[in-house]
Amino acid sequence: MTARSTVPVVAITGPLGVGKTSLVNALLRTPGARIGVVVNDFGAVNIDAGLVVGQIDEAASISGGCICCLDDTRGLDDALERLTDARLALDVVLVEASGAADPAVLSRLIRFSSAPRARWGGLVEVVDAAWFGRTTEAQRLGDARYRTASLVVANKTDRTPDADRVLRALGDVAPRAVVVQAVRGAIDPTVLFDVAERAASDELDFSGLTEPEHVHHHAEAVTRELHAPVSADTLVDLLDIPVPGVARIKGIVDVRIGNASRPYVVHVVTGTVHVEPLGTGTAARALVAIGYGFDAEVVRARFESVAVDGPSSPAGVRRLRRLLRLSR
Ligand SMILES: Nc1nc2c(ncn2[C@@H]2O[C@H](COP(=O)(O)OP(=O)(O)OP(=O)(O)O)[C@@H](O)[C@H]2O)c(=O)[nH]1
Repeated sequence: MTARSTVPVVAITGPLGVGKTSLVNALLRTPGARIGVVVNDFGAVNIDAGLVVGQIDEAASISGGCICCLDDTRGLDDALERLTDARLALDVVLVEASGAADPAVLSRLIRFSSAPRARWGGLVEVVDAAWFGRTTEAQRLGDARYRTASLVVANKTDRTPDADRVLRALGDVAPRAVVVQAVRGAIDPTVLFDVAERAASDELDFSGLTEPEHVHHHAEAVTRELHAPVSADTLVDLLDIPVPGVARIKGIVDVRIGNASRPYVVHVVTGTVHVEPLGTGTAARALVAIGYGFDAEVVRARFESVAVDGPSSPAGVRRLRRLLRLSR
């Protein structure tokens, strides 16, 4: 089988909330490109799949756990087999991992996938440039995840005064990778397509696949499906008051405002709250919390307090509008 009769499959990894979905959405807006996406989210409801919008040609969703921890890899194999079918004529398939995924395990799953037309297209590691700028050199150099990357996207450069220094430091820890900067995942798509082409012709480098020190920390998730609009008051309380150990909250919620309700996307990433109106689509309404070693009962109780169809007070609506303003 020649390279032309295969489709590159690119893994998109990075810690919780760094901007992987934003990158996928930015790439999906590339005019003329036919892109398939496999979205793996950690919660029982795949929030990210609901947020992947734009000119999506083909999508598959794997939820219920981190892709690299699932006992059965058939979900990924089946998705890749379907998306690499010649009739779809896709240029590339992106696999957006959950923030808890181990890049080494994910790249192994793709490289050794049973899908006959799937070929390895490289690993894109997304980094929060503001966070990276604050880490020590020892921490950065000790992080094996950069070593296997073909492309490193230093995202959120709007949140650091010194993007150039971050790019240089990333070049040191990811010597094999192309390093680019981005805001909201907006990169030059040709960089991604070049990387995907080159990965196919590269000699396989297994160094990052067998890292002895590569310990996978298992994240936990609590999901609460929402079947009715919620009050702005309890929603903003949830977003504003942190729960120890919860690194990430994301959700798609309808908020009751007067007699109507409006849909919003909410994010909390290490204390930063982001709220925006939901675009088009019929994404499932749910809240998901992800983290390490948190008290699941506390999170469930917090989610239950939100999942009540109650009115929003004028103060609650004002607090929600303030978050919307700050998120612009
Ligand atoms: N300021 C700023 N915020 C960003 C940028 N990119 C993404 N965000 C915000 O960061 C939050 C997380 O973005 P996502 O794209 O969902 O991140 P993710 O890596 O897919 O998240 P997980 O799948 O949960 O790991 C959202 O609130 C985004 O609006 C950026 O370049 N600058």
